[in-house]
Amino acid sequence: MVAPPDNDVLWARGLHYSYNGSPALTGVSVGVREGEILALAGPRGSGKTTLLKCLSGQLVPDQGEVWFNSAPVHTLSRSGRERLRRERFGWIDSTPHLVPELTAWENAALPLLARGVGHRAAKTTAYEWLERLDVGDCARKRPRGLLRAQCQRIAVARALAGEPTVVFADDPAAPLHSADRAQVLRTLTTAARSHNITVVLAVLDEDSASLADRTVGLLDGRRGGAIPAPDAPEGEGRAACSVSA
Ligand SMILES: Nc1ncnc2c1ncn2[C@@H]1O[C@H](COP(=O)(O)OP(=O)(O)OP(=O)(O)O)[C@@H](O)[C@H]1O
Repeated sequence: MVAPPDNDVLWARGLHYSYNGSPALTGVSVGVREGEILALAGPRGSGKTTLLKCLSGQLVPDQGEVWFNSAPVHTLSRSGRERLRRERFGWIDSTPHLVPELTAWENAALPLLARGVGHRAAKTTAYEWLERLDVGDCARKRPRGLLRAQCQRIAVARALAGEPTVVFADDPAAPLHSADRAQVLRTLTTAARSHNITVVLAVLDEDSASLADRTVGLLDGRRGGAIPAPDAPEGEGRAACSVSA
């Protein structure tokens, strides 16, 4: 095994993954620097979700290596990978998947409670994140009484509340109208930047990738070449970061 570059918080080399013999990733390599917002852009079926799952330890690649903070993930036991996901990673899906029986703040507090944070502290933090994401007034409501855009903001709050090192976001704005979509993505990236949280964001189109620092294209399970992100306003974008091809 070759150790990854020191300044990459996540680093993957030569990832291959197949579902029952059908290839989804065929030799993808990528590095993500600390605090970077990296977009993975590609059409449906290009392998974005599979790559996010390999990077976050949900799937173990058939071949290749995944490293987090200079430690291998692909050789960890299932419980080691689950602990890593619980303690260091956040996940946002394209649909919110909130627990219907719980209120918004209870949903947002789940990662903290799962980590053993006390009820009162978890509640305070969950409320703070719901406020930051403009859904503070929903804190005591259950998901069935809320709009989809509100639920997705609560899911974003849940992913960020534990201040993870990396948030993986799988097309988090997909089910929303264009105005809500832009707002949810902007809220996610702004909150992540202000807390130095690294984000790996899967998106279908370049527009949704425009808030990222760098965009990597995927096509048919391979790197489809880097897609330059449009110039971000001052203070929003960051310098381009290293990519291992
Ligand atoms: N659970 C699964 N079982 C079998 N094949 C799968 C499974 N999940 C994904 N695939 C296949 O693997 C390939 C990559 O899928 P993946 O979901 O990673 O792509 P994607 O770019 O995230 O697509 P989308 O934007 O539609 O989510 C596709 O051909 C898909 O049909």
